[in-house]
Amino acid sequence: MTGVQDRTPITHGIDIESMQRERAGVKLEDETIALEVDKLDLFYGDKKALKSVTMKIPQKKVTAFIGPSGCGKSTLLRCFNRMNDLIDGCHTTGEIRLDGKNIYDRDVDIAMLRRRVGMVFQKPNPFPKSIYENVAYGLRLAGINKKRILDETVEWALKGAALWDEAKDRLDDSALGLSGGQQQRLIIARAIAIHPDVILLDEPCSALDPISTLKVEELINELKKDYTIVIVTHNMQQAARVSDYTAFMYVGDLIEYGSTDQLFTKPSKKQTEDYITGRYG
Ligand SMILES: Nc1ncnc2c1ncn2[C@@H]1O[C@H](COP(=O)(O)OP(=O)(O)OP(=O)(O)O)[C@@H](O)[C@H]1O
Repeated sequence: MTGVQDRTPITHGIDIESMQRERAGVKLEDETIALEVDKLDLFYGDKKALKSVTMKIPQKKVTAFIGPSGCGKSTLLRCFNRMNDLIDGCHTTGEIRLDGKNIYDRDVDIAMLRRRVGMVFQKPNPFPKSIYENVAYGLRLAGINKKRILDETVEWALKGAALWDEAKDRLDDSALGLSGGQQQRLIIARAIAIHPDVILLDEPCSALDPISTLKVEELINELKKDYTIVIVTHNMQQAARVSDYTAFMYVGDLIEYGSTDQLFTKPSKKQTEDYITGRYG
């Protein structure tokens, strides 16, 4: 049993001091809100995987979802661009509002929603096309075929994804020839090329080596200047390094949600404390 007195220091190798200096005093109440989740339940058939989740995702900040395997992190992430709609027998109740509009309303254009809310998966999934065509893909889909616009956007997106220097001399080469870390940055370039508002990252570094992971983390830090980022990660150090806000989930419940500094240093729930100190999970 752990009490407040015998609490193990929660460090996990995280440089808490510099983390706190950088993000001192962030407060959800002061943020502009990008996405508002309101009493969201999600069922896979009869099984309830999300239980009345209510939370606000701040604009142009990084929000991380952590929690043990199967707690519903990816399920919740996938709700933000209705990827779960593709799963048979899956249904939701409650609302998710993007700029005040419930994305589950009948009149929502899902293709448009997915342009505004882009997604990057665990395993990089480039198309078997050139680097250039991978980035230009979403633009072409949107009917943009002017070479000058495509060239400019591809360059801009690759720069934004910190891949331009490595890719500029091989734009016509197959994207499949890039390393895993480069491929993941290419996928991020593909996502930002269509100017989304929100980028969802589902374990974006789990297939990457430590150096590529660091590059993607640095990139996330840059991207939050322009985009709202939501990231699912198993790695608590990563959540502590890259996120401003952290949500801890457990078996479909949102247990605790607040500033990353507060959650990792002074969790208010014992369940959160047990998880971040490695007592279960
Ligand atoms: N397509 C599906 N059909 C049925 N059940 C599913 C489906 N996807 C997920 N689940 C169930 O929903 C629950 C939440 O799963 P989810 O993948 O969201 O958890 P997670 O926290 O992201 O887990 P992990 O960290 O292992 O990826 C689990 O019990 C899982 O088995």
